[in-house]
Amino acid sequence: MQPLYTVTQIRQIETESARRLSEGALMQRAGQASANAALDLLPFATSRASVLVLAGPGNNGGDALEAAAHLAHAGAQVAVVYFEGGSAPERARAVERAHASPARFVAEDAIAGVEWHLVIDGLFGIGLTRPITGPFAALVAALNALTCPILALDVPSGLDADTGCIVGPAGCAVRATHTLTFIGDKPGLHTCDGRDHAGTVNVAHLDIDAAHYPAATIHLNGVDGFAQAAVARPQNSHKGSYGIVSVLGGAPGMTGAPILAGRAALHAGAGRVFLCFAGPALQCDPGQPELMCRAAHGFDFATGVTVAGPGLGGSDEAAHLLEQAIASPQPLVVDADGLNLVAARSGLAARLRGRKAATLLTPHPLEAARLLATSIGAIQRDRLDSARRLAAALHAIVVLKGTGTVIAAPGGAIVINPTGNPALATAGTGDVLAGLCGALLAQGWPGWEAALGAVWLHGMAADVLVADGIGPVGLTAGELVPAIRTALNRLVARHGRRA
Ligand SMILES: NC(=O)C1=CN([C@@H]2O[C@H](COP(=O)(O)OP(=O)(O)OC[C@H]3O[C@@H](n4cnc5c(N)ncnc54)[C@H](O)[C@@H]3O)[C@@H](O)[C@H]2O)[C@@H](O)CC1
Ligand SMILES: Nc1ncnc2c1ncn2[C@@H]1O[C@H](COP(=O)(O)OP(=O)(O)O)[C@@H](O)[C@H]1O
Ligand SMILES: [K+]
Repeated sequence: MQPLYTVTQIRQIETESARRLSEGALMQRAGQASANAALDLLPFATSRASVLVLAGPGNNGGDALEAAAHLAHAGAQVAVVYFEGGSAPERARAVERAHASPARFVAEDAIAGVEWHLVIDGLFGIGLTRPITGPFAALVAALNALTCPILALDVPSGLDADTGCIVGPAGCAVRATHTLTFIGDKPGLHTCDGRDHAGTVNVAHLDIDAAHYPAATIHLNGVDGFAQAAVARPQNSHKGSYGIVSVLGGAPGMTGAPILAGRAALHAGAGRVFLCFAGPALQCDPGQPELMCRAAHGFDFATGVTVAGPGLGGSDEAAHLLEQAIASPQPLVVDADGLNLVAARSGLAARLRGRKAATLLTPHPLEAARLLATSIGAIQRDRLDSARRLAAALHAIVVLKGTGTVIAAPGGAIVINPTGNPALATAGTGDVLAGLCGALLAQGWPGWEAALGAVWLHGMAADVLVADGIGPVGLTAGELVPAIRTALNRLVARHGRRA
């Protein structure tokens, strides 16, 4: 999995490696890499391309000036909007090089009325310390109104590279189509506002020796993080080989949620799936008669994996049933109303913390806010920290949903998921995810791999459907289910080890 580094870590890597390099080497490498990335984005002969370069007051501006000089020497029509600022010697040399090149230095008002083929955003990088306001904000608004590609250097200006939030209050950020990020990839490019502002992310390592990189605790989710848990099915196997998933939910009037979770569990390979209704039990699901419908009252949750919460409601009876599911020595997924019950009743949280088997919690930001007794805004201001705190507090693997889903382990490991898209912003997709988690656990996947695999497959299924025109508008949660089955079968065919 691709490592992600915090700003503090990047600064340390930069300091350590710079000690062993000639002064300014990193900025020159960053500038060269930026110019190469820019050339790749130009639509036709370099000499006919109009490139606008914004060079801010810090070293991010230095990178942009280096790039401007390279592009101008390569023959592009380069205009630089330049801001006086920092006195770093390498930046001063970048200013000289840009002045000595054919690039033109222009005033901000020269941006209007030109058909730019590419904009390079070197206004601010990881040194942004306060919200972008005033004339800089007007400039960001002007850039965001352009239709040409925008290449952000290191970080889209205005975005917090650690959290993925626009630095606020009342700040703004460049909406880039591409980001070339330096030294290492950064979490904020992949979650919260990050995906909308960074566009396609590439990393320029600037030839820094691997020895200068610390062990990463944050990664981008990828197949290598969980594929080792996939097992090819032996011929000599039967339904008992693939586990049981019991979905606990379905308070009166809320039968759809457990049905979606159960159908997902079935299509993701669970050997047997029970729907356990807290309210009046359905006789069967006529659309999916393979699901076995039971009353939750009196059901033995110790026989398999439980997915507790879809449409469970908040009654005392629901809490009692959840307590029984938590007491099971088998793996457990808690979602939706299950999480709301844990937030509302401290006794349930204490029991959850005491569990020995794998426990996965799948909150969306509001459910996470309830669990941490805070607001959605506070959760979203630092999604990584919120997920990490929840995992530590409840001794469970936490899947904090939403764009750039954050998966956190109680030990502190964090993974951000890159698959998925806004087609998933529709009712019931969370129930499908919970069922998928349950199915992987029932087939013997360890908790951490099950969480990573489920979130990745769920997002990938949505990405494939959107590529086929089924979404982003109007995808239904039920349509995800067969697409997840296909994605999982491809994964098993490619990576499944022999049992
Ligand atoms: N120092 C080095 O050797 C290297 C630096 N690199 C580049 O340097 C960047 C970091 O450089 P800096 O630390 O100089 O920081 P930045 O260039 O990101 O920005 C800092 C400057 O912006 C000003 N500033 C911050 N917030 C502002 C706001 N809201 N409104 C107006 N001004 C504001 C600060 O006073 C300072 O002058 C990285 O993102 C990367 O692009 C890379 O080239 C790698 C090598
Ligand atoms: N804009 C988005 N981009 C990517 N994934 C999204 C987006 N919106 C929602 N999702 C995903 O869709 C699912 C929604 O889950 P949830 O909010 O619990 O829905 P429900 O309760 O209706 O089932 C989560 O997996 C979430 O990460
Ligand atoms: K930038």
